[in-house]
Amino acid sequence: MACIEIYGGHPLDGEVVIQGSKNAALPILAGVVLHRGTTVLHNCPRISDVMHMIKILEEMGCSVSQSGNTLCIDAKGLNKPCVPEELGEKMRCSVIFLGALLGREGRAEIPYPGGCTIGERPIDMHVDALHQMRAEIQEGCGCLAGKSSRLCGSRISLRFPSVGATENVILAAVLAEGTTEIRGGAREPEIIELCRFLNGMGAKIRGAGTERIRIDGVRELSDSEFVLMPDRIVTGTYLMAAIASRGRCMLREAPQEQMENVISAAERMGARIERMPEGMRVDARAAAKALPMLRTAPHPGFPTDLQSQVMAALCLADGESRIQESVFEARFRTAGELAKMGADISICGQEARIQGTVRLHGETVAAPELRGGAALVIAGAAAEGRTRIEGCHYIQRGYEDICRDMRALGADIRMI
Ligand SMILES: CC(=O)N[C@H]1[C@@H](OP(=O)(O)OP(=O)(O)OC[C@H]2O[C@@H](n3ccc(=O)[nH]c3=O)[C@H](O)[C@@H]2O)O[C@H](CO)[C@@H](O)[C@@H]1O
Ligand SMILES: C=C(OP(=O)(O)O)C(=O)O
Repeated sequence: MACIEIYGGHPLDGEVVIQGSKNAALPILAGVVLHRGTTVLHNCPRISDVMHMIKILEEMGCSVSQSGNTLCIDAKGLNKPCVPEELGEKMRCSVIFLGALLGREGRAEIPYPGGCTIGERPIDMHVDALHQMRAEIQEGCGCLAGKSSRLCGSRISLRFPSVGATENVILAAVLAEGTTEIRGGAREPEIIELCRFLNGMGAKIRGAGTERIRIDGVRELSDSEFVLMPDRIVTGTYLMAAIASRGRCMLREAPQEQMENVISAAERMGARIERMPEGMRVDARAAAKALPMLRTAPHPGFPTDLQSQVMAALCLADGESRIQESVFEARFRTAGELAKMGADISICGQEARIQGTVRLHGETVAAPELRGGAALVIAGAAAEGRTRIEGCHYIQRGYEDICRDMRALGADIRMI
């Protein structure tokens, strides 16, 4: 089994170009099936979740060619609207095929989605919303089977701004009869990106980025070409790595305008951030301040996908910090691994208390999930001595090559 080895304890100093966004790429890859023709996607990250989406598309009858970070997908030949169990179970985003396949074929079969264990992650809002659009969905034997003679637009109120449920409804609504209005929808930048992509193919979607999204159904879409946005969570990960190691870095192509809450937290931790047209320059040489309270929340709140990484950086801050996790109920699993490296963290329900220490020490630890793994890389780069991180396959779900990027930032790190 591959593992990551880091010799840490010195400040990072370097620059990196930020990869394309995982959480934008995945729903867009489900969205391509809505068009019986060709879609070209540029800046698509070469991560294992994207590779699994490609395999699912191929299993369904699409043809996919890849050249570097560009994908060309021809969905004309799709003839099997089913997500194979062994692929669907590997990732969360496989559930987004439900709305897209119902929209195109009027039928879909998908397994319950897998992905990282960070909470219960039910899909009741997805299913309820698609029911309201006149889909029949049967659940049982670990899978969902949906059918609909033609989906109908509807007014759908979500009790929580679920990213996935919002995406599923949008994808189902693009080719549906009439107008769909989502109230209480997610406002994440990746939702805006999905809608920009779909509108570029001929969809009629307004209001993306607000809690009220309106989709007027259209009869068909057209060929398109799209450049995916850079990943704000990967950017935030390297920002926290600079802070933990008290280093400096240039994060080229960082999507700064989508990161207000993250930049503000980094500044409160003592980092100096210069926003430039080509990216974000970070000087964290003096960064050592604790955060009295940081609460995760749906966008524009602080992203839950950066909670573990900020926790790793706060382990080395002056004083006590608190983090409240409000989105997923089981997202503090990395704390135990950080403790093996000398961190002082106590968990009480949805709140973590982190007592900053002067140093962490290298240790053999295991990534409990994707972002927890990234947090251990941050801790390893800041800790004295050698850290070995097992469970790298989790990290590869979302980071193209975290060792390559961290080396570019000045870390002594490799995959062994
Ligand atoms: C591929 C992708 O884009 N994944 C992101 C997406 O996940 P995902 O779309 O799964 O996250 P959601 O926004 O749906 O989940 C938020 C909360 O709502 C709950 N919930 C969700 C759906 C539902 O039907 N019922 C229900 O109770 C979940 O258990 C969770 O507590 O948004 C999360 C929240 O920003 C991010 O952490 C993930 O990185
Ligand atoms: C939780 C995440 O992803 P997913 O929803 O794909 O499991 C994440 O990207 O941090």
